[in-house]
Amino acid sequence: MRRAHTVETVRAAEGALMARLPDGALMARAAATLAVVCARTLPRVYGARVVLLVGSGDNGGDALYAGADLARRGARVSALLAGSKTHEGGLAALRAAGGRAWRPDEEPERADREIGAADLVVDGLVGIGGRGGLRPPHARLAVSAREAGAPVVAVDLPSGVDADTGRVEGEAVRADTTVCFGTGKPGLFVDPGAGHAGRVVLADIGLGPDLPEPVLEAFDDGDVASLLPGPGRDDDKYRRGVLGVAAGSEAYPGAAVLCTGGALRTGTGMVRYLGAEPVASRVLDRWPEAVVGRADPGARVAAWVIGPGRGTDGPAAEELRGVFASGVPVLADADALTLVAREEADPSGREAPTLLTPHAGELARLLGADRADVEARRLEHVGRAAERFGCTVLLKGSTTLVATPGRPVAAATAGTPLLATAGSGDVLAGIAGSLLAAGLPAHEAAVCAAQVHGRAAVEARQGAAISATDLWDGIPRAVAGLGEDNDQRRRR
Ligand SMILES: NC(=O)C1=CN([C@@H]2O[C@H](COP(=O)(O)OP(=O)(O)OC[C@H]3O[C@@H](n4cnc5c(N)ncnc54)[C@H](OP(=O)(O)O)[C@@H]3O)[C@@H](O)[C@H]2O)[C@@H](O)CC1
Ligand SMILES: [K+]
Repeated sequence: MRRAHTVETVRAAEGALMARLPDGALMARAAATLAVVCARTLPRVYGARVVLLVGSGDNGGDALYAGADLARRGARVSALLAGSKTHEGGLAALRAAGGRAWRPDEEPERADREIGAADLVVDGLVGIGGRGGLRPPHARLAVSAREAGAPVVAVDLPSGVDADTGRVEGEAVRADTTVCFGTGKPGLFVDPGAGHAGRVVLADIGLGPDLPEPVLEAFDDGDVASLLPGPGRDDDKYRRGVLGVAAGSEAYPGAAVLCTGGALRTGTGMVRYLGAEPVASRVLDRWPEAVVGRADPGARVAAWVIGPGRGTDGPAAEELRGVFASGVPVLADADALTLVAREEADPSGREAPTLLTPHAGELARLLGADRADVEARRLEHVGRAAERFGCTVLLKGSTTLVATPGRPVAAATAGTPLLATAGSGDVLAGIAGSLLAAGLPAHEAAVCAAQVHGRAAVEARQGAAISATDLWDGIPRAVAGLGEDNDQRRRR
């Protein structure tokens, strides 16, 4: 699992380590790894046209030293010096290696042309010292890099992305690869920043022993594979967990069918669907293995999913209060979240695991915040909701975040725009509910479900557009494929 730390903690760890090392040693380590990644990005280093975008600080210094390395190997390296000053040692090293350097603010069109003709663009405009939206000429360079066809390697983080929050104000570099030093930065795993980072490569520069607990952990397939409960030899349906599903209504019967399917395909022992007769019949028609009955918050189940398509009227509120009063894990989604936001039911006193699964709009309502603020500062808001309700909160989005009081926030890395389709959240609720019923703690159930959900969307139709019912077929394939590494996956 990849860990991420705030700028403040990175600076403290860097200070402690630098005190024990000769001057320039850390930057030399950083630049050496950066040069290796850049070289691998090029079909051939000799003769390749490499453009370095260089800002005022050490981020630009890293780019210059890596550029010098590539120039010594025969690349034609040009540094565009955009900052108010330039890292002197890095610039001298580049020039000594035969690289050129000039100021793009004096000849912006020439800069656009050079970037357009590059085989590789290295973004060293700003790193963890960046503040606010990119200023000119940095902003213009970020746009030309995006419009150029060449791959972009970002140094430490894509310039214009806020390291701590993932916030992007105005223009930002869009990288194919980000080489980040010492530890991940939260903004690489939280949207909108995550969408700018491309593949994240961690360069170990020896910061580890000086770093405290991370603020964020990014889970990938392998991490999730090791957490998922597989069926054991001695399992029976009760041991694998009976999930109570209180979803769907006469107005929205589909939610019941989608959620039940999500749970069954994840491998839940049994789904007990509890709801009105016409809806229960629809569930049985599609899933004859489900057991159905009338709504009953006292039903004997190992965990509950409640809310999708259920309605927000008086009986729905009463049912939610009854389910919250049970001593078993509960996942509350959709209409159940509306009822919580209206203070008609409150999960905060529960002792059993509780998982809320809002999208940004629902989270805004739960916190009385503005939706745009939630979208811009997802990490902060998901953490705030977890504290406010004293439980685990999964914030849906192209990168899904999971917060639990007292733990680092988890990011699931398998998000995909394919999931932006009606009913996809109902299937997610079924997947996560199934994992809760199998005994996973809420935090792990949530992050595993998000990762499986993302993979299922891609597996379902080999990356083509899906509708929510396609996810059912994708889930078992996603679970089976989680243990494979990326190379195996690509070969398939
Ligand atoms: N930590 C580690 O362990 C290691 C760190 N290392 C590296 O150091 C990097 C951090 O270096 P850093 O502190 O010099 O800051 P950095 O981001 O290069 O530049 C900040 C300068 O940019 C400017 N500027 C700011 N905002 C701006 C904006 N919106 N738009 C335009 N310009 C803006 C502003 O300067 P100004 O132009 O205003 O004078 C400011 O002073 C780090 O990311 C990593 O790459 C590795 O070498 C070794 C190990
Ligand atoms: K950068």
